[in-house]
Amino acid sequence: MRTSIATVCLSGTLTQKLHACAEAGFDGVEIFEPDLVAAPESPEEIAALAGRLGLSLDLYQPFRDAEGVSVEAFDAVLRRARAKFRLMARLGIDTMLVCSNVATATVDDDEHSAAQLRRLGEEAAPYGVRLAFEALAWGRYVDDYRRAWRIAELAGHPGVGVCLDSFHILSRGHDPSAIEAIPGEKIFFLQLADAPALTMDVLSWSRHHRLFPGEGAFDLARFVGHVLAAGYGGPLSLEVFNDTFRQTDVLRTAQQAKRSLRWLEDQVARSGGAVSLPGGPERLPDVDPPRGFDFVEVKAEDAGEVDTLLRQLGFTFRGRHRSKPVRLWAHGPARVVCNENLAREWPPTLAAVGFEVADPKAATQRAGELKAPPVFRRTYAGEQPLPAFRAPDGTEVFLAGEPEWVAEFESDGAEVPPEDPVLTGIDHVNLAQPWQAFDEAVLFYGSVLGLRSAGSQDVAAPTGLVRSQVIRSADGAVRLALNVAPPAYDDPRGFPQHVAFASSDVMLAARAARARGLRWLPIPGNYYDDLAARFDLPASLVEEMRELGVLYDRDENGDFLHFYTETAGSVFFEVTQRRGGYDGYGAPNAAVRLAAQHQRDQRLSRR
Ligand SMILES: O=C(O)c1ccc(O)c(O)c1
Ligand SMILES: [Mg+2]
Repeated sequence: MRTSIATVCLSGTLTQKLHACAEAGFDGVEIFEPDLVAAPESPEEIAALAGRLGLSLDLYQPFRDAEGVSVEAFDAVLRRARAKFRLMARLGIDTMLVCSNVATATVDDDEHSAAQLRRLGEEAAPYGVRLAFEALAWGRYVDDYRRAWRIAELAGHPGVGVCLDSFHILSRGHDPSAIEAIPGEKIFFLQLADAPALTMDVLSWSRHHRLFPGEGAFDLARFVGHVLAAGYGGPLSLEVFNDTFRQTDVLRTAQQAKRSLRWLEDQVARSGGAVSLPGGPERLPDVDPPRGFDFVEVKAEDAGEVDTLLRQLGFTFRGRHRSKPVRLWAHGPARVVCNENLAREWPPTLAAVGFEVADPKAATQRAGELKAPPVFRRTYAGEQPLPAFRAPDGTEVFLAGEPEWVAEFESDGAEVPPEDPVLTGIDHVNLAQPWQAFDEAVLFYGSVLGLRSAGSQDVAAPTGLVRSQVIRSADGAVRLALNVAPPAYDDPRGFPQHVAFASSDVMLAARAARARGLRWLPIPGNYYDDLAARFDLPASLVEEMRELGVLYDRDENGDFLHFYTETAGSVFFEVTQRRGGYDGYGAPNAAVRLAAQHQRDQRLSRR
């Protein structure tokens, strides 16, 4: 479908925004008035640049406080409007967004507002301009799209219709199904924004926290389905006011925005019936979410400390790669690769995650259509080519079918894996997110891998609050925890990241690791006193957990035991055991873990 984006979504000057929108592949833009007013270029120069870039100028916005005003005040509205119609003619824009009155309305009457919109429509017609009336969620009298449509209909002018903005409708909890009662040709424009579920003043929510589709909590596929069912044939346009996106790299944000619309189009195509129209929404290649983790890769100039931790956890050394300084460790189906290739001055860092997918070709094609940036890795004859993409947080994401690549690792004295491995796989991977990449990462992992957001939590760390968002497959085979590093970490990749292994018996795993000399993360005694108070656990079990540094949590379904290793570089490991359908991640323990890691960092820096 045709795509458009409001210039207010992006950082930079108006010309920088236009270049970025064109490069990201948008068909058009909405010109946000303050961007034009502040631009040194004339309207003709802006129109010419857009033309050269192949961008259409789809909307001029916003025209404020136009209706519901007193008869005396309306003269000034008309004067202001004529000036803008002349400007729009110079820009070559034929649709103006008129938002419902916030500041100057004194007459709460549909007929009165309709008459003023009709008059504006008559004034606009000679300029070839039509008016799209939008109900702002905080409009003085008009704050509901159904009322905005009633007024536009009463205006009875061919140049007066409505603009539907998903934020204003869904933030207020208004039922979007009545959109289907509006004739499609009277929906002059469609603006899309997602948003996180927040309980706050709706104006602040709108001006600071909107998100691109797929990054928040709104059901936009259903929303767009209603708009298409009404017969709307215009572009899908993004209007996202967001404090982060206004300061991040303009091209990268535009590309993220375009990905969000491609994902949404696919969601609409999958959920809608009445949308098999030519030029209607198109599906992405079908892929199931990954069926599990293939491997996790730690990159380091010297991964020796990681080798030691893995051996102490019971991993078996499976060999060196034929052509690269890369080592493979395995325990049951859990595989960790230590990569010292091209890793000069890298402290141990979680650099890549491999996912096992049923159809690597389709998954790769889907990632390509979502414009996931490919990562180049040289493969030699006889090696399994593994397609990879770079996630917004820098992590390399590999998509593979059967792990044939394991055969590329060779070992002379083959180590024998344990008969009855105590680790049963990778439970989850925790990836640190730079604050400005977080929303983009939710969209990336969600759209490229087909994962869904689950609970989000704020965890208190000594260095700041850590926002933690889980994104996972429905069956739980793949779980990623995205943690936003506090700003104190200049290099967010230095914020601890970890791989959590699943175990059939954490106590056994802890005792065995301890016997092999594992340095585990010490947990304070206060934690165990609190645990004994909160849960009715046998005293002997609490004592054993205290001795082994094992933590505990419980939900409606079951309980959870886990422990952490010391950190090497920015990487540490966790061993977890879910019992009886426990579905969380030990969130109440995360603050204790972060404080313990901080204590350790301080001890190290004092040495
Ligand atoms: O926040 C605002 O004022 C504003 C302006 C124009 C819009 O289209 C909108 O949805 C909000
Ligand atoms: Mg809007």
